[in-house]
Amino acid sequence: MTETAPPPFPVQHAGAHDDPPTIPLPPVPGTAPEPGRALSGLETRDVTAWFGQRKVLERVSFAMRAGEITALIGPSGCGKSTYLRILNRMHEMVRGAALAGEVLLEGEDVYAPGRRPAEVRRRIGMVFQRPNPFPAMSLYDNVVSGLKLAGIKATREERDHLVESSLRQAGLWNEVSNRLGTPGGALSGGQQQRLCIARSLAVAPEILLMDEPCSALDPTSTRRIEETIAELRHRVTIVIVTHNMQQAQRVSQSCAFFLASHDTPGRIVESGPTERLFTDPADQRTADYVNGRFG
Ligand SMILES: Nc1ncnc2c1ncn2[C@@H]1O[C@H](COP(=O)(O)OP(=O)(O)OP(=O)(O)O)[C@@H](O)[C@H]1O
Repeated sequence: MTETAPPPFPVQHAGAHDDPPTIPLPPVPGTAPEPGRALSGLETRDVTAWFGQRKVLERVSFAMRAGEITALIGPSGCGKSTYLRILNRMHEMVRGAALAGEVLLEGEDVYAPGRRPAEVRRRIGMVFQRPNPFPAMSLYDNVVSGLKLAGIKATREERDHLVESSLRQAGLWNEVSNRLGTPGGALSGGQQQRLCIARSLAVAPEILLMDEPCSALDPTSTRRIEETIAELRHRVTIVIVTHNMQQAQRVSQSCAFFLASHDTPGRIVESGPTERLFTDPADQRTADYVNGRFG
């Protein structure tokens, strides 16, 4: 526990925001950006985070480059998930959570006064550790479910197109195209996770955050998700938290190593191209971690 008190401007918890029912529409209810379209980058400046009085991250400044897959690695409890959730304003959904610093999406602070969390979360989507499709809802409705939440109106034809393109991008179309009416809960774990990816892609996010997306999956499903992630790189900027060092090496171009101790909040010890971090780390702690000597 650190002694510095949180700022007098804690992030408001969920419910404090009175979001209007709709947000501005993206240009066309379509899919994630087509290859060749400019991709967005994300940057944090001096991000410090608290849960109550406890500071869990300190002055994290880091840029996640457009069109890259960035892996966040580090031992359990060092603040990777908290950092990820700060990026799309999910941290503030925890009562007592507080935050200082800036998160810049294409240079604009997502925490600027007047910016709506729902709009930020549409542009910065998230896939969680455990696949969480709506189990009783059809595959089709699962994919389009985010549209309603985001206030995006689409015709039936547009929705049909969206469902197919999102499922194709998530690498699931060939397996489910002839049974779109079956419930989400009827799929295997790996398929459910790809359904969740398709659901996230349907609202055309610029950034996709993934919090250990394979940790609940078997090796074959993990491979399949990794292939999907690699294919998505040209359409959406991806930030992935993983405990799996091989996975970080296989999928990411850039990497950040987080570390905390019982009396020190989480910080980035070292970041850079993934290959360099794994083969020629500058910091001994990075070398120890990536070689499995702790964590
Ligand atoms: N909702 C919460 N309330 C209070 N403390 C929390 C909460 N969520 C996380 N923490 C604390 O914040 C610190 C960072 O947690 P976080 O989950 O971000 O770490 P992590 O690196 O993602 O860990 P793991 O790899 O185990 O998922 C930990 O000490 C954790 O106990």
